[in-house]
Amino acid sequence: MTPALRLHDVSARMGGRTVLRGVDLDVADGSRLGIVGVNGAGKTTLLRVLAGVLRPSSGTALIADGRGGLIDLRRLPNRERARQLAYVPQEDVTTSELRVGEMVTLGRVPQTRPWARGGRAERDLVLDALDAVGLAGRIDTVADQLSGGERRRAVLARGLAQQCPTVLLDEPTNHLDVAWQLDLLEVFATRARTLVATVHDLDLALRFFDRLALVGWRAGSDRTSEPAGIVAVGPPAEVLGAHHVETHFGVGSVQVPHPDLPQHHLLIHPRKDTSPA
Ligand SMILES: Nc1ncnc2c1ncn2[C@@H]1O[C@H](COP(=O)(O)OP(=O)(O)OP(=O)(O)O)[C@@H](O)[C@H]1O
Repeated sequence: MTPALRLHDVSARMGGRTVLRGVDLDVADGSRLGIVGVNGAGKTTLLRVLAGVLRPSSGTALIADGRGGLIDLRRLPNRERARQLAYVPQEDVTTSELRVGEMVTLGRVPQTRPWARGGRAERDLVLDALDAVGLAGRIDTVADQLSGGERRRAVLARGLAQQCPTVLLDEPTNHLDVAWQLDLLEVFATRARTLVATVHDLDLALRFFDRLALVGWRAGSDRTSEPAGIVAVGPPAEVLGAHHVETHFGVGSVQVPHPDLPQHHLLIHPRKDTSPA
């Protein structure tokens, strides 16, 4: 089956430095892919390449063309790309003076003809997206007056309003309380066909995604040397096996079954060699 997104031998540079090197990745159509790794490993860079926001310095980023083939993301005009995939970055500083409703309406721009906006249907869609993130009552609030978590939810609502089959979220759970962390990921998983998100919460990553891509450094190299890009990709329970977690996150871990629910949780603890005697 044609993947929703594919990276072929992709390298990417940030600030004059190669951050990703030789990355191959298929994001299966209809799947939930989580991207994990320590600070600075290259998760955001990987997501931006997948979203077509950052051009690879070499290699190709491809997206399904809807006819069983793949097309180079660089060949898609921006508006068409924004109809296919929604990308919600980690921080959004551009919309703070807009009202929440106006900010979410920006998500509709790629989906509507020029000068054909502002109708009843559009308002209903915006309200629906705000309702999904618990902010329907704040449609007229200036975005600046929202709390950090509310603002994050409003930015995510803009991504929902874009109504794209593929959604890429950079640390969507940042600033959110525990209930919203779970709820919002479920909202996106229900509404989007294919979901890719970076997350720091490894327990959430273990439970929520179909597959994980672990971004890190090659075994034996230090963090100032060659980047590795994706060092493991597969089922969450494998990618977050104790050996990988210790090697790439520097902590001990164990996966334990929930006493009542059919799911496993990841418990994190200091590495054995650093535990108090
Ligand atoms: N605008 C920039 N200019 C220069 N270097 C950058 C820039 N953005 C990121 N980098 C560097 O690229 C590398 C990868 O950054 P990236 O943001 O992809 O990491 P990350 O895994 O998402 O980190 P975090 O978990 O802290 O968000 C880091 O070493 C970072 O310092």
